[in-house]
Amino acid sequence: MIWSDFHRTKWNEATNFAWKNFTTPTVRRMFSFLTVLGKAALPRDKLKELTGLLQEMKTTYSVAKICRYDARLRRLPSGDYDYDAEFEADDDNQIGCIPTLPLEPHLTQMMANSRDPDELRYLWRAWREAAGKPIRQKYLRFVELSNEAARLNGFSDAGEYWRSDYEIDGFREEVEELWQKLSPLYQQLHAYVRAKLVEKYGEEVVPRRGPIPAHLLGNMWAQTWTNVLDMTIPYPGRTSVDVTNALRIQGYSPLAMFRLAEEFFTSLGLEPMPQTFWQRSMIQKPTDREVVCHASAWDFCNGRDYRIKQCTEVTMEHLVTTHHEMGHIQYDLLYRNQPFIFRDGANPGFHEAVGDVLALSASTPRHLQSVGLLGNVDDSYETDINFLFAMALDKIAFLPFGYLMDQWRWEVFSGDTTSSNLNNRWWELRLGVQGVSPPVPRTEEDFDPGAKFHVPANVPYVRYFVSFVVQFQFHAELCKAAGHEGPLHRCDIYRSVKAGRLLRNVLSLGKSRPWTEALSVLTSGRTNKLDVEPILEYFGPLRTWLESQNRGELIGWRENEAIVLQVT
Ligand SMILES: CC(=O)N[C@@H](CC(=O)O)C(=O)NC[C@H](CC1(C(=O)N[C@@H](Cc2ccc(O)cc2)C(=O)O)CCCC1)C(=O)O
Ligand SMILES: [Zn+2]
Repeated sequence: MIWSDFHRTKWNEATNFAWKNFTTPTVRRMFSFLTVLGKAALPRDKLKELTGLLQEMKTTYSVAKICRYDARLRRLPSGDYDYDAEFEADDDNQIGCIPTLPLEPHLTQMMANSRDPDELRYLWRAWREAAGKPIRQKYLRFVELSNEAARLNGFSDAGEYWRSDYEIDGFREEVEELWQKLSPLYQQLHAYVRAKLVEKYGEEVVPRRGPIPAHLLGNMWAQTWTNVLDMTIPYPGRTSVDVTNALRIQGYSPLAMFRLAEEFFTSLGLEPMPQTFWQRSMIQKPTDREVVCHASAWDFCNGRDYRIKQCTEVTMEHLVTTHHEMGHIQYDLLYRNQPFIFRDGANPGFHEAVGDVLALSASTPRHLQSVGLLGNVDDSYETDINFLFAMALDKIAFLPFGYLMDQWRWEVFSGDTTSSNLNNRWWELRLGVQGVSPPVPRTEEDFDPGAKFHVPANVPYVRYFVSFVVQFQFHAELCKAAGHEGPLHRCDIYRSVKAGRLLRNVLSLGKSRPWTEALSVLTSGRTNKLDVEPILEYFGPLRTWLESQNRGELIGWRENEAIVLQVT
């Protein structure tokens, strides 16, 4: 009896009840979840095809490798590189190669550290050739089956099924409205970073009034820009919060990073990681076998077994990620006594926010100094701006990407985007929303969204956009509970048992109540909606600074300066 038969039997039983008329809200809520069967509603052969496609796409992504960059790449008469030479691995041009470089940690580090636009452009393109392009057809079939499953569950398409996790009508419009309020701040950051990249690479590489070429932002998808801090930091030479060197000099191991993160949680009176966590987690990339290195946190649903799988490197970015993953485990632990069906985040964005909320405190110069990772910290204006700028390269830069990933997928699921404009629509959004452009022309032979983990892995993404907004609402309320006074961006809730108690009260609810009620608990009834005020308050001083620095710059971008999108 395979799993879906068991599910189907239970589903039939559950749907037989006139549960909508039940008077007990909690029982009605349980049945509303139990009666959504998901993909198991498909006929057996289609379910098999769907899970097979998913596994094939995930495998393609996780084993994809590219060749080392070869500066001998032939140049075309135009002076451009003959990239096709790289992909004709025949021996007479000696450029052919054996693909040996995987995404983690090799390409991630090369995209972060290389300052050679030609090498970056090669890495950017080669990764999409190896990871995205090969799954284009599979993804289209996967979408068809996903929509069929969604319709069997009473939804119009898979996008509506995904959005139902947020339990409010008009969630799509709510997200759009939040982005409209945040976009001006993003455009200020975009204009400043672009000007700095023009200084570094020149106007023939970076158009002064156009979109930023996506390969120059220190990240394979240009989703966070922390790796270009060295070229863009407002006050060089003043305190910088990138403590990667200190971590290494002090001999931090991945385990020590995990212990440091755990200690922040327990300082708030929250749960320590269970014994099995330390015995069974994989916190370093193994040397003896291939693993999926994309970090993840696992709840084995028995109240005892919780694990993180992460290929931890000793860097500041990974210290933040460690807090992020441990935030998932903390949430899993806090709702472990809920009925099984309620052991989930109040909404997926809440689950993504927990670890990041603590990292907002743990990343402050004051906190880093208190744990010995930062030397003398002055309270100068310049240090404040440097800190806020570094945080903005992570949090503000990410917002348009967090927003457009599922805008694109919702449109694919609803049929607004089809195979005729699949890649083109992606670049319309990347250009229009994020102001980034492809470093080489793209066509409908390519499938660039497929080169981002969450698309082949079919993991929804708007949760991260929601998290980046709501984590500042959490931060503001916890800082209030901790008795913090002064600017929000200087708050560190470390060791505040009051803040910990408030967080525990909100997270222990799991999914037993709608997330709007959880927000009411968080804010003592002040609001039950997503609100951009806290994030705008946090970055207020930086916004003023950026607006003064950007005087004379074009804010925004002229799309005709992007590489002309080629449609085959
Ligand atoms: C069994 C299971 O799947 N469990 C879930 C958790 C759960 O549902 O309980 C899980 O482990 N998901 C993995 C995923 C990993 C990461 C990720 O994918 N991040 C996004 C977006 C982002 C970017 C910047 C940032 O600061 C925070 C997030 C990206 O990298 O694009 C990679 C490192 C960070 C988080 C995660 O932890 O969310
Ligand atoms: Zn997460």
